[in-house]
Amino acid sequence: KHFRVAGHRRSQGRISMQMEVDKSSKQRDNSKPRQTHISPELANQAINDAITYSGGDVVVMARTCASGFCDALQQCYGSEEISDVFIACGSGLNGLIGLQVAVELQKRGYAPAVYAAEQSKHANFRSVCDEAGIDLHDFIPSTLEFYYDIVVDALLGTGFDGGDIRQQYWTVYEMLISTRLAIVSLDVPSGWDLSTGPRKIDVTADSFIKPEVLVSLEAPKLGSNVFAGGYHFIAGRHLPQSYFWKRESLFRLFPARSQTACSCQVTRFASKVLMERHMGDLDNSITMTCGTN
Ligand SMILES: NC(=O)C1=CN([C@@H]2O[C@H](COP(=O)(O)OP(=O)(O)OC[C@H]3O[C@@H](n4cnc5c(N)ncnc54)[C@H](OP(=O)(O)O)[C@@H]3O)[C@@H](O)[C@H]2O)[C@H](O)CC1
Repeated sequence: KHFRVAGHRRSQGRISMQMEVDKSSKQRDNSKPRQTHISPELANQAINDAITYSGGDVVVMARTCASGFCDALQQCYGSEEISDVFIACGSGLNGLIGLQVAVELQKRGYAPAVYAAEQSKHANFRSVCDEAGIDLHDFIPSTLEFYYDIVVDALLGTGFDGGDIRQQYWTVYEMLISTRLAIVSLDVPSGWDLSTGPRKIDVTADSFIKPEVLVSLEAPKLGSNVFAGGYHFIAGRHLPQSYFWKRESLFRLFPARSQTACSCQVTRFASKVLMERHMGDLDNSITMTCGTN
């Protein structure tokens, strides 16, 4: 089964983004080059600041990120269209957010299942899954494509060291590369370099994760510049636009009226081929806002 992103008919109204001037854009220095993606250094700083913003509680932070992630996922794959979601989680914060995504999806009427590649540094996956009534796997089911509708990639995010994938992740990583199911990646597609995207050696071997949907947290990372899937969202927005603008001249990506933790969609990075596949005759210049704020 390979599910296409839903809702393209609704999108044909060509909703244009309202580019209102807000305070942060008035303060900006127009002599600086405009960037749309943040550096690895700022990404790491943003993690700490997002945690501080959440009262130092990583679980609180993870829940906000998970909620925005689920808003984005739901925009693409409604619970009336798909049901079973396989969530591949790593041991770091990316995996913790994946676990919270499972809890949130369960509440929203989906049937999530969690795969933990190794023991989490942040949570007891067994007790969280048991309490929420979510299946927890320590193996990849051979029938994955039969039983599941989409896969969430919450394996490796900004903490990926850029080297070869370690052995305990091989099975799940191989699945993420080869599955015919659509993948929704959290923050950074696993194995992608934070600055450059998929490594050259992996591109040459056509051996890298190609998500259909990417949900960046806080702001897009430099490496996601080469994302060529259908939809790119920003979620987990603890930090205001001005935070990024002051530090790296980040060009506004958030609509002025969208200053909350819910997700907003930026389709500007979508490749024309995929856009045509999903959205018929639409051109790829459309930016559509969504979410509940
Ligand atoms: N960007 C933001 O603004 C925010 C992002 N958030 C989320 O936090 C993650 C980053 O979390 P972190 O725990 O630092 O890192 P990861 O979850 O990506 O992964 C760390 C684990 O990965 C292991 N690792 C590293 N390299 C490899 C490798 N080559 N092969 C296998 N495993 C690898 C690493 O192992 P160590 O033994 O080296 O420690 C870790 O176990 C970010 O992506 C977002 O999801 C914030 O939550 C909010 C703000």
